[in-house]
Order: sequence, then C-alpha cells, then structure tokens
Amino acid sequence: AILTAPEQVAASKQYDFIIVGAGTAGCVIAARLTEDPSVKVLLIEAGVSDNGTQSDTINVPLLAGSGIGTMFDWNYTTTAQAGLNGRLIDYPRGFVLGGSSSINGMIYARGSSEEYDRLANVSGDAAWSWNNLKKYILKNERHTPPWNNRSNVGEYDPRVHGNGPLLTGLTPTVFEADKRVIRMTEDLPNQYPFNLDLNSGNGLGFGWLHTTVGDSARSTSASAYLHPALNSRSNLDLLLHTQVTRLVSTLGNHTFKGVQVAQSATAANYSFTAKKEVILSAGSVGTPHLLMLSGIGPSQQLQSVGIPPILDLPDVGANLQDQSILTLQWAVNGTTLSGFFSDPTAFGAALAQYAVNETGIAAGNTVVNTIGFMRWPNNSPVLTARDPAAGPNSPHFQFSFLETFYPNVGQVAPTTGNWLSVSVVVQSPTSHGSLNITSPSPFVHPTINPAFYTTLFDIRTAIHAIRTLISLLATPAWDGFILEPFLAVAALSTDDEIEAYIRTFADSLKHPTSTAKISKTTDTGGVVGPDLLVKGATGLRIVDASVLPSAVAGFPQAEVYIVAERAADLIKSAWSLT
Ligand SMILES: Cc1cc2nc3c(=O)[nH]c(=O)nc-3n(C[C@H](O)[C@H](O)[C@H](O)COP(=O)(O)OP(=O)(O)OC[C@H]3O[C@@H](n4cnc5c(N)ncnc54)[C@H](O)[C@@H]3O)c2cc1C
Repeated sequence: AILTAPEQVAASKQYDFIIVGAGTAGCVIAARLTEDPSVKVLLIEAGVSDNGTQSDTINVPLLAGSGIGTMFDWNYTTTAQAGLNGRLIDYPRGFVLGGSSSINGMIYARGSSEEYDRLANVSGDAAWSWNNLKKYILKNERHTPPWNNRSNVGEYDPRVHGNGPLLTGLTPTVFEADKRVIRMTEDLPNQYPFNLDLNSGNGLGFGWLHTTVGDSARSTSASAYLHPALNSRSNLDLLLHTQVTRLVSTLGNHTFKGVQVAQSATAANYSFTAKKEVILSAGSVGTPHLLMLSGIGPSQQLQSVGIPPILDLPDVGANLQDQSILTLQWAVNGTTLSGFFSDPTAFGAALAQYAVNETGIAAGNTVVNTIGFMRWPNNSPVLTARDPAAGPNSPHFQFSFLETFYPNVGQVAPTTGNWLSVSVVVQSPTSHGSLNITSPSPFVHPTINPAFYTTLFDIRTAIHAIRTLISLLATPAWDGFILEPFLAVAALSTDDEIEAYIRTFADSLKHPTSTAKISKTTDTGGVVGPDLLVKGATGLRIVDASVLPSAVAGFPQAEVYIVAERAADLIKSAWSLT
C-alpha cells in the first residue's frame, strides 16, 4: 500500500524491516525482501512521488538533468570550496521515489573490476570481489534496444548483460563526434584503445555508453523494482512525504530497531519499530546525517550541537569523496545538437512527438554517447608515493563527448554554430572532505564539504587530462571536424592558466560516497563491517553509496545497485528468508 501520512500506518501492523529511503538502494532492498511473502516491510521516503504532474521531468530521457533544483531535489549546497576559489556548489540529491536514480545523468557504467576487488580488500570479504559478485551484476540490469531498434552490434558485449529489472541501452542516434571517437581508437589503438563494453569489468579505453533508458523512458530503481513490487504484493507498505528524523535505541542500549518520523519541523512525531532490522538507505548525505541526529557518530561533534552521543563512530560523515567535472568546448564542422538545444520550437516539437508515441529525439539518450577512461603512464612520478586508482587497470581520469555546447557554471552557450564539448573528470581523486551536523534539528541541512581540488594529485591529474584531451583532438581522426576552440579554451597554454580554468569552472559530478564507509570487522575505523551492519550497534544496517570505500572507478549507480542486490541476499540469509 502507498501511505501518505504516518497516522495511516496501522498500529496493529508489525513490520519485520523498516527501510529508510526509497532511493536507488532502498527500492532494491524493499523489492527483494518482499519476495518472501512472510516478510513485512515498511519503506519510508522523505520525498515525493515519481508519478505526479511534473513526472515528465523524471521519465523523458531528453529531460535528464532537469530535475536538478526542482521539487525532486533536496537542494543542498556545499560549503565554500577552498580549491574552487571559495565557490559554493549546488549539491543535488534525489527527493523522490527512486532517489538519485530518478534525477541523475542516467549513465550506467560498472567500471573496472578492480573497483569491486578493492571493496573486497577493504572489507576483508572476498564475496565483494568482481568475480564473486557476478550473480548480482547480472541480476540487476538488462540491455534493451533503442526506440528505433538501431542495431547495437559491435557496440557492446551481450555476454556481460543480464536479465534484471533495470533497463539500459545505447543511443538511438550516432553523431559525427561518436564516429570520430571510434575512428581514433582504430587509428591509435595503443594510445586510445577501444573498449567493447564499459560494463565488462575492463575499466580503461573508449567506447559506447549505456544509459538507464529502456522502452523509451528513464528506468529507475522505483520503476524497475519498487512499483512492480507495490503493484503485486500486500507485504510492502510505502510511507511517502515522511522524513525519518531519528533512529531510536529500543532497549536503551545499542539496539537500533526503532525510527521516529515527522512530515515537517512543526508536525507531530510518530515512532515505528522493526521486529528484525532497520536498514538505512538514505544516501551519502542522508545516512550520515541521520546517524548523527541519532547520537551515532563523532561524539565530540555531536555534543557540541547538543546531541547526546550514544555510539562513538568518528568515521560517520568523515571521508566524503566526490568527483568533479568541467567541460571544454570546440566549434565543429558538422551537425551536433547545438542548434536543437538553442531552438525552443524544435525542442518543443520533440517533446510533443514524445507525448504522442514516445519516439524521436526525446525518447533516447541524446547528449553523450561515447566516453573514454584513461590513466597516467605507470612510471609517472605523480604515482610514486601512492596510486589512488582502484588498480593498475583502472582510470585516473575520464572524458565524455557531448554533442552540444555544455556550459560550465557561469558560462553562456553561444546561440549559433555547432559545438562539441568534452567533459573532464578526475576519476580517482585523493581529496577527502566531510559532512558535519550543525543543529539537532533534522530539518536543518548538514554542512557538506567535498573539498574539491585540495590535493596536488587532483590538480595535476586534471591539468594532465586537459593536455591529453587537447592532443587527442589533434589526432587525424578529428581532421576536418574540429574548427576552433571556444575563447576560454583557446586561452589555455601554461599550467597556471589551466589550473585557473579548473578552479574557476569545476563543479560536482554529484557522486558522493564513503560517509559511512565499510571496513574489516577487526578495523577500529569505518562505520559498517563487511555485512553492512553498523559497527557496535545491533539491528542496524546501511545499504547505499555511503558505504563505498572511495570515489568509484566507474559510475556509482551501477555499483550501488550491485551492492544492494547482494545486501538483500545477506539480509535474507541472516534471517533465513526465501
Ligand atoms: C544530478 C545527479 C546526476 C548523477 N549522474 C549519475 C550518472 O549519470 N551515473 C551514475 O552512475 N551516477 C550518477 N549520479 C550518482 C548516483 O545517482 C548516486 O550515486 C546513487 O543514485 C546513490 O544511490 P543511494 O541509494 O546511495 O542514494 P539515493 O538514490 O539518493 O537515495 C536516498 C533516498 O533516501 C531518501 N532520504 C534521505 N534521507 C531520508 C530520511 N531522513 N528519511 C526518509 N528518506 C530519506 C532520499 O529522498 C532518497 O530517495 C548522479 C547523481 C545526481 C544527484
């Protein structure tokens, strides 16, 4: 059942599990646990439905990205970023069923197998390794053809895709820039190798991008997992528009099987108790915030804002990692989507066509179809002290090829010409920030400091990536296509100039992780053990991006889905469920 107010939860109902957050991970857990008809689950989501008047913003692939800053977003902001000239950065997180999977950029790239092997090493549990996770990797996702049934032969490896509920696919339209990327991999395979499938565990090279688009619509954790379960099962209740404000320690000790909820700062509080476990899936911001509100975290910090500490876990909120993004733009000779995006009539016509029969440019992934993952050369001095990549076959930086002028913060897109933008991402940053609590009120946002570009490695890697990109676009594959760089790009020559560009324009890629990170059972640090149970607590597990040990070697949503699939089995096995 879908409930919209806490008083609708029947007092007589005894839930086995309470899941906090119907986001990417939370919907997977809710759907998998309720496969056992004997289990009763209450899923609590602070945000809104994905099936309302503005749900096109979520569902129409062309509109990906436009949920940012709307009612579907928690609308967080970072602290002033010392590495970005003191700028404050918008920090979106999904405030809607499906969580961030409903407002994200839809890229589905599992990345390097070494990422998962690192998870196994850090947690001391070999079951988290790539090879041992194979079942869950395939259980989550399914490749589907684009709306126009364009053949994808040679653009992906069907053997590495499964038969799961989440739909993914490749672009319905190939652009000139995509052809040039592939030609470059044919011309210079040693420098720029072709990667047949970025979901195969091979984390390096250039290839076609899978996005979470299937049947002409965005596929989310809610559309793929939650709604089918809600539609067919009576053992799952979803409580919407309701924030969990505190975890309650039921026995007056470290057993956290209760939650307190409210619909606003002034509304009444209600409490619910789980018979078996509370599962926190509130995301890399929501999860550490809620732990701290409940007295679980760095004791001194909690005391300083008037929260009585119950469980001292200094790593709650610490270790925040994120990846940053900026773009460089070139005028090109050939049609891109620049004209389409600057023509409201054409844009409107595409949406009108979509409304009629879910076809056309609005029905598939559009802006970015090809991507490349690269490393520093292995003998680079910058790697001498420590290589932060997940392993020797994992990337340090990444390029995405965007079929339009993609402005950096504060830039305005030219209204004429055809443009190619390439985004530059430092994939394995060494900067670490933190998330801190400033008030005992659950309705006051925590402070979020990703600490972008506060290490020499990160700035040197971004400079190296930009230089690599400029020389990449000078290879023969791009002849006759690239006309000239945009003004701000043309001005880049010295390292100082490139560094200034980075600090002026870098933004968040919106990939925060590690604020409740996993560690070995025997480690004193970390927040959860290999079974994702909170260290020192009973009845409390965390399943979301916050447990990941570091910024991911691929794109995070794929890993979150995979972790959640295995976590569901861990929970089932702990309680002998089917
Ligand atoms: C704009 C944007 C673009 C992105 N682009 C990509 C991309 O292209 N590819 C990719 O792989 N990743 C991308 N990401 C990142 C990716 O979406 C996230 O890493 C992933 O979805 C996180 O999943 P999660 O389960 O940890 O959290 P979420 O999916 O964010 O779920 C957390 C849920 O908990 C709810 N919640 C929080 N606190 C409470 C509370 N106290 N009570 C009740 N409910 C609560 C939230 O409302 C939300 O629904 C992007 C993210 C954003 C925001």
